[in-house]
Amino acid sequence: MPKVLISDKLSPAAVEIFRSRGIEVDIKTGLSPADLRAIIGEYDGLAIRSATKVTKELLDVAANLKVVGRAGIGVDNVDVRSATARGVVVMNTPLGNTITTAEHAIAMMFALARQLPEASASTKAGKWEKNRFMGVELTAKVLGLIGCGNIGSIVADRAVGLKMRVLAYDPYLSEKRALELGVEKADLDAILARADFITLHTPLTESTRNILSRETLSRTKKGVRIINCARGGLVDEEALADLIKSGHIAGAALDVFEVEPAKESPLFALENVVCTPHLGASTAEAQENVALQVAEQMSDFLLTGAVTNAINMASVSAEDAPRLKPYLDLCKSLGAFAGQLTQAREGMLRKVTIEYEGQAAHLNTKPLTAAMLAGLVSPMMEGVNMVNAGVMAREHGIEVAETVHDRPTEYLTLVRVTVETDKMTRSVAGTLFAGQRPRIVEIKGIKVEADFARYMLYVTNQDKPGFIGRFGVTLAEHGINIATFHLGRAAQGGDAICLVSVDEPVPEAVLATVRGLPLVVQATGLAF
Ligand SMILES: NC(=O)C1=CN([C@@H]2O[C@H](COP(=O)(O)OP(=O)(O)OC[C@H]3O[C@@H](n4cnc5c(N)ncnc54)[C@H](O)[C@@H]3O)[C@@H](O)[C@H]2O)C=CC1
Ligand SMILES: O=C(O)CCC(=O)C(=O)O
Repeated sequence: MPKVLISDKLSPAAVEIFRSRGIEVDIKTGLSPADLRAIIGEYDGLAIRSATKVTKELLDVAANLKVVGRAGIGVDNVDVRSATARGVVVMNTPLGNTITTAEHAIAMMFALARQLPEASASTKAGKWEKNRFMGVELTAKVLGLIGCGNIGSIVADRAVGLKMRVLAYDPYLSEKRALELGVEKADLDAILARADFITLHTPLTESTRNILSRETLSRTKKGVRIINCARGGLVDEEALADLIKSGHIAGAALDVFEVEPAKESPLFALENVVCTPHLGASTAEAQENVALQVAEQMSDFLLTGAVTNAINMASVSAEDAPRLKPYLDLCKSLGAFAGQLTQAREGMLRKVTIEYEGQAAHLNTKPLTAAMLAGLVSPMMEGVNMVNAGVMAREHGIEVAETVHDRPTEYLTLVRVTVETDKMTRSVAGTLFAGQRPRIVEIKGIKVEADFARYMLYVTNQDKPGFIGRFGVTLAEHGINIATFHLGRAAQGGDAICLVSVDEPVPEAVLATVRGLPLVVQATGLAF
């Protein structure tokens, strides 16, 4: 039974889902990094929000970890690169808290426009300072959106409802989508020059860090108000404070900070600044949504292999997972076959071409290719699985090509892998017998039919009388029992192949003897 640790405060809905799916779950929040490292080895899954830091050091000791599920959007607290390198899937819940976060941005805009926190504090203090708090209307004001993805577009929709004019800066926003949203597509300069309010809704990346820097902030329209409910680090907080003090910027509302928890900031002392402690996603509805979603996604993955909303792996729908399962086995085995041959003698791997024919051509081939690569490179690299195989192949300069053939084939379904090394090109193809059982049907273009077995011996020889007898006797003399025996040849008297399954690994010394037999070209021991 898979075991999951919930290490941040998640709605109890998540626990119920895990347990109802038969997954053992522990809840241990507020652990120190050292305490988390001490126990993480027990778990197959880790469910988090933003407090737990999933670092390389944690992943290094997470021997059984298969999936990290972020109940929320941003995965800045997860070292995704290290997770990928260790073959751990990282998934988030991209839609569960978007409405709530967009509403928080709108609430912050209102709070800022009408100085609600200060007015509330003053009224509660019995001051009744009616003349002190003069606000601004939102109607007809220009709202500049930086980032118009899931949250930005909800903010845009609400702002249009408030009769604001919305400019959106987002390199990936199409004219068509802008039109649908009722926003004007703009560049950053236009937003800086024209917006009365600027709200940020991008992730923190190298291209967005400090997007509102001292320089860009100083080019904003005088009296602008800034809202950040996305990520700390998008705005230069010190420059923001200086420009508010100078009167160029009228105010700011921040839910997120460069350093969190934010215990001190030059902004805290300023009147026209509204701050909340990263509350964007904190509503009962959003927390229930993300908790349910992350628990469902992690359970699906751990129990069926379905992959939803993964940051570092191709998706496999719950519907596809059972259909893909035998193909994943086939691809992994074909890859392992080709990989072992390559490792044994065929030089540096340069290119891998994977062809899908018949029924296989109509499947979601991305995970199949990932499984093929995992099988292929695992004899050469440690710790490879479907999550990291593509990255590892790329890092080792291996070109990967995928071809889907829409042509009649002899088999209902066929997958072929061709590997090119600096010395030669080799291919191996397989099908599913009865739709379930992986079966080799072709090696180097030569037809041969064999099931994969735990241990196999692959021999190429010249198709002349005498080979089979001597080969059988050699194995028998070394006490190696042949379970199945399959032969194929290109043409009478030409290149031939022999694929046998044996009950135990064939020792290197026996392989050397087989290689020394007359008519034998090469012999390789395989394990699956
Ligand atoms: N305060 C909170 O509690 C919460 C904060 N967030 C944060 O809100 C942010 C936005 O989330 P979503 O809308 O769901 O993400 P999203 O991925 O749907 O949208 C982000 C948008 O930013 C755009 N973008 C990327 N680089 C850009 C650049 N250099 N300039 C302009 N636009 C750029 C992208 O094209 C994309 O459309 C994320 O950082 C997320 O972590 C999300 C949920 C809660
Ligand atoms: O889990 C939270 O409270 C933070 C939400 C957030 O920032 C996100 O989903 O990106």
